[in-house]
Amino acid sequence: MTDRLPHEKGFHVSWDQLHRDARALAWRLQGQGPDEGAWRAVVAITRGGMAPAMIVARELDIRVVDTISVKSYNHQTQAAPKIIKSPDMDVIGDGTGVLVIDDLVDTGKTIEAVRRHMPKAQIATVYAKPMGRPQVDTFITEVSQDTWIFFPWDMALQYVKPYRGTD
Ligand SMILES: O=P(O)(O)OC[C@H]1O[C@H](OP(=O)(O)OP(=O)(O)O)[C@H](O)[C@@H]1O
Ligand code: HPA
Ligand SMILES: [Mg+2]
Repeated sequence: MTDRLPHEKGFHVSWDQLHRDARALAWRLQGQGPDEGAWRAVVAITRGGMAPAMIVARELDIRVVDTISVKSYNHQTQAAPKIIKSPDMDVIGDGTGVLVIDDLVDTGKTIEAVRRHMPKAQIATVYAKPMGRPQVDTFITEVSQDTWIFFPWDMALQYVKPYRGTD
């Protein structure tokens, strides 16, 4: 196990921002598939890849959507990645024409495991850190390695006290 704390910086992503960035990812992937530009399926890396994968599948009109589940983190601590649920390999095959989507690549360990499973798939993430960047084929925004990305599903709006209080 690797202790990944502390992260110097935080990058907070709102639902709006995630929607924009996932759409930008879809835009970048559009027309790049092997069948006259089309992709035949989307595989989301659960759980973080599910919202971006849904947005990409919607934008690119892909109706075949499956999941792969890789468990490697417990909060901010990383263990060896393990595939605990595989997509339907009769549909996915070696991954040709398949888009694999995740929210981010950090060390690249998760994607390394996924690529072994589907060597011909196109792997795309919305965000990327430098260490994992060589593992992905396409991404939208890079953040530094010492930044922890906070996703909207992990956050809640909170009251903030004004600078100049009355109490
Ligand atoms: O590049 P890596 O260092 O392997 O890290 C990236 C992975 O870590 C997070 O998932 P996590 O395993 O926390 O599971 P979750 O998506 O279910 O939250 C994130 O969603 C990526 O899938
Ligand atoms: O920066 C991160 N944010 C959320 N989950 C993660 N899993 C690995 N790195 C991160
Ligand atoms: Mg994940």
